[in-house]
Amino acid sequence: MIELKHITKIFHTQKGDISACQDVNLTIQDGEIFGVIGYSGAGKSTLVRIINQLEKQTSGEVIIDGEDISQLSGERLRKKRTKIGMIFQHFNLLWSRTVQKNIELSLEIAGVDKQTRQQKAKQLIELVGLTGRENAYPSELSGGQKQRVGIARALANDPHILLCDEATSALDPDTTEQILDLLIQINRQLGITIVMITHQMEVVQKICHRIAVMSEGKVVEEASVKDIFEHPHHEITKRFVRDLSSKIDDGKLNDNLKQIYPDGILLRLTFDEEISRLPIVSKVMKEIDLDLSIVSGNLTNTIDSSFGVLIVNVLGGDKQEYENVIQKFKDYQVIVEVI
Ligand SMILES: Nc1ncnc2c1ncn2[C@@H]1O[C@H](COP(=O)(O)OP(=O)(O)OP(=O)(O)O)[C@@H](O)[C@H]1O
Repeated sequence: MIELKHITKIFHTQKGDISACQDVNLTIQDGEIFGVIGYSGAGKSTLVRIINQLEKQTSGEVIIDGEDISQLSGERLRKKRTKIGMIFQHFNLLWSRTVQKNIELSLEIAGVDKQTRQQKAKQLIELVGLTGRENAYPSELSGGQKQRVGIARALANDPHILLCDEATSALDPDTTEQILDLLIQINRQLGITIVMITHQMEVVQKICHRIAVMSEGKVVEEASVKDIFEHPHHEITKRFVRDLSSKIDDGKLNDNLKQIYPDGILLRLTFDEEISRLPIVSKVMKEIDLDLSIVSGNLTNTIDSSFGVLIVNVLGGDKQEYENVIQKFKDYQVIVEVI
């Protein structure tokens, strides 16, 4: 378990003090894939670097498996760090070393003998899907393959925790999907806790169990991915959710929708997986004799659930009838928003 308690980080610069993290409190459970999302400058990278003590916090505690690692130094800190792997946006590979040799590097540093190193590297190459590319140099690999090397290298010392700092930000959407699938496989197969730092909502939606949203050094919201999507509270979180649900939820587009559908009311219905299988729309419309047209809809899959958003235009009623429609949807546990 990773416990961050009252973490504050102040950078003292010539232009003044920068508060990169302000009283951050987070608990990340073993085996969890935990996302930290925020826009540029929110303090995500600083926070993740504090977890493995690449960066020292100004105050607060970093407790990993019950031990305050900010109190450790020298050999004890180095040993603890070997159990925390890290991957980076730009891979940080050694260009003069082959795939195999890049993966073996941390084992070499740890003084592991040649045969064990080669055996371990072989297993990891297989795990990340690079069999056959052992002797290639980083310059001969695609971005996705480079990140696979980065992942294999990060796993060489059998870490309990894998920190991913914008690990897919330099990759195209298809490659991002493949790397995220690999991280899910690693989490399930090896039981490794994964902390994902990202500014991409599609990343946390696909892979994370829970997320924290950061803004200006603070955690402004923390919840399961499903809750974040269904009930975003903070304005920043709403922006992230809107960005992903993209066009149909965009404020301007909502205004456009009202122009396109000037009559009746426009409703945004959010429903979870179970409800999506029930014929709720037809039931509600049978109970109330009004017309309904579907404007748009989508279903979003998270790692452990799904939820849907449907925008409908209800027509031909008066104020009271529209209120009845809204109430009936709510009675079926649908979240209703009038656009
Ligand atoms: N070594 C440093 N010295 C001075 N200021 C720093 C340093 N590292 C980060 N900062 C500042 O701390 C704040 C948080 O930066 P951080 O890199 O943690 O944010 P981020 O959310 O990861 O953003 P990005 O994705 O752009 O890196 C920013 O204002 C940044 O300029």
